[in-house]
Amino acid sequence: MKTYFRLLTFAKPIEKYAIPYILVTILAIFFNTFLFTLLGPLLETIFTSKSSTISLLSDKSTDWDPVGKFNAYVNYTIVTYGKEYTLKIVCAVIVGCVFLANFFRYLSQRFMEDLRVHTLLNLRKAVFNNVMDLHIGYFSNEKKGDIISKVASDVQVVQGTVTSTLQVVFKEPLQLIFYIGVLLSISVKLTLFSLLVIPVSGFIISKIVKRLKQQAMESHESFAKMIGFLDEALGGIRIIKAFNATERIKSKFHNENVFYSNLNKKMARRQQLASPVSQTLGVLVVVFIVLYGGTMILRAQGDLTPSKFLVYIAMFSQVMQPIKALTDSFSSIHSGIAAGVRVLELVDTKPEMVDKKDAIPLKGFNESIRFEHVYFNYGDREILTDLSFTVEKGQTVALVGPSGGGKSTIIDLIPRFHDPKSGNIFIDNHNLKDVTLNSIREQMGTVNQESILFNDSIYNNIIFGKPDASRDEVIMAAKIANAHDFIENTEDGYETNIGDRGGKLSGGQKQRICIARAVLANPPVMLLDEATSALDTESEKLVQDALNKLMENRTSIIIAHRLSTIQHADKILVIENGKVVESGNHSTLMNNDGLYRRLIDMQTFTS
Ligand SMILES: Nc1ncnc2c1ncn2[C@@H]1O[C@H](COP(=O)(O)OP(=O)(O)OP(=O)(O)O)[C@@H](O)[C@H]1O
Repeated sequence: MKTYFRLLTFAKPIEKYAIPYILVTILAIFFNTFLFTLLGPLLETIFTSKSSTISLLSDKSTDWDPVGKFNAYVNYTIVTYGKEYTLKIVCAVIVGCVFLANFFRYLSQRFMEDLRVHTLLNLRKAVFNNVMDLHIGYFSNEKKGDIISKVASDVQVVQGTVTSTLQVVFKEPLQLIFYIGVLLSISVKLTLFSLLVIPVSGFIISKIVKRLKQQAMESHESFAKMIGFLDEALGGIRIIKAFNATERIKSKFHNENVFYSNLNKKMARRQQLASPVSQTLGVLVVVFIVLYGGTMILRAQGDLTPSKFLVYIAMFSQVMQPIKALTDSFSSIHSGIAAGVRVLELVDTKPEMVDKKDAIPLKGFNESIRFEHVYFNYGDREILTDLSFTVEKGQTVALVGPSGGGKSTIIDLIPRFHDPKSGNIFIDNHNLKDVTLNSIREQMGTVNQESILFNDSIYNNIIFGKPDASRDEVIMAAKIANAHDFIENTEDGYETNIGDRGGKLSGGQKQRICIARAVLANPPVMLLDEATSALDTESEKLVQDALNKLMENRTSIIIAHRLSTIQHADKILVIENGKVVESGNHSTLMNNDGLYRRLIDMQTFTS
């Protein structure tokens, strides 16, 4: 229930939709109920033989009783103008009622639809915004498929059940109260007895749907797994095919698919059981009413006339509608609540990296970036140990060392993707934790080892670095990045779509687009994870040249895999097992005859 109300907070301002909804719903229900009570006068008009015997409900005509008033009016018209004329009047009123009941019902559905769409919009926005604000570390721990299915599918399930339950919760009890009011006015005894069906069927149904909640949770998790498989399979389709693993992947997906389908089958069976149970109970009660009421009429006991009795049965058959709607929605709400729990879990995940209350914005970069006794862990594993170094403004500092030593982790700490476990990082003598995240990241540009591009045009991928740049600036950046010529040769030039993750471009082309993006952003600090080793000689030369231009007149921290490219770096830090084991420029390190020299010798030997 808590989850349900929490989900409803996304409907704010709910009163904007709920108040008009309730008003028109009351009107729709009033006309709908009135319609059934008109059956009485209609039957009386047609079937009673003498005008004088007409005695319908006229005695109940008080100021607050429109039905009674109408019946009194019918009696009066029959006596004054005759039956045929009265029949026409009653039929005209029926048509009017049908029209009004449906008109208000239509309006109520419109208001409810607005509320539903509005809630869904807010919920989806809240989930997506929160996901975007989460820290990088969250994404390496959580499965991507799970996040996608929460945003895409679970939110939809919430709409399908939670908001439609809202409609049921507002409308059906109200309708039920109106019907029961009229039923009570016809026969208190019959009504009290027949209404016993509500708690009885409620009890049976609650037993049936008890297990649904857990099954619904399992079902959403299973769906998320399938989305995860799909995402991975699409991303890795080349490798899957190259390793002839298609059948293995198919069967992995199939197993999950079967599990999911079976679970849904079981859930649907349970859900569907609720409706026949309540309907059967309802029919049993109607049979009882026919037996009991019919006997009363046959024996001429009480004041139940045949026409009143028919109205009663017609009305009672309608009582089952709201009861059925209520039981249906209570049996399906579990799925919505389970989906809601998953969605809220994501909304409630707090980003670990947030600005301090009194964080100040960093105004430019003027002096240095300094690591002081920095330690960093992934879980329990220490990755960086007592790391201290300084990068002065304008310097090019290279990080080299064996794979897994912690170079990328060091680079990730600078834009504050992670915080150190202990120790501090300073930028211009401000602790990174004391300045705003946005202002830190404004000072930095990144070119990654794997070129991260979006499925969009080349132009839009470059301008991502500076959304307000002019076309000339974009072209200039592409020229500096040695990308302009190849872009001009593509089918649509700068408007060419580069496919998913830039799949339609070569590795070198992708890198040059990434470099152009960074050039355009023109930040004072550049963080580079060099990946030229994967390129052929010519492409590598173009990329290397573009990188050199990118680093010109800038402070750069570069992870170098090709050691030949960093011989002119101002400082080289050799990182092994999370520690700086050597530092200095190329010639000092060569003279040291340590790890750097060995790495250089190894690369020279290999090449
Ligand atoms: N998200 C993560 N969760 C747990 N461990 C991680 C995570 N990312 C990296 N590691 C571990 O941290 C260590 C350092 O990784 P890092 O990527 O910083 O090394 P690197 O020196 O950049 O390696 P390479 O040169 O191969 O890119 C590795 O042992 C790696 O297994």
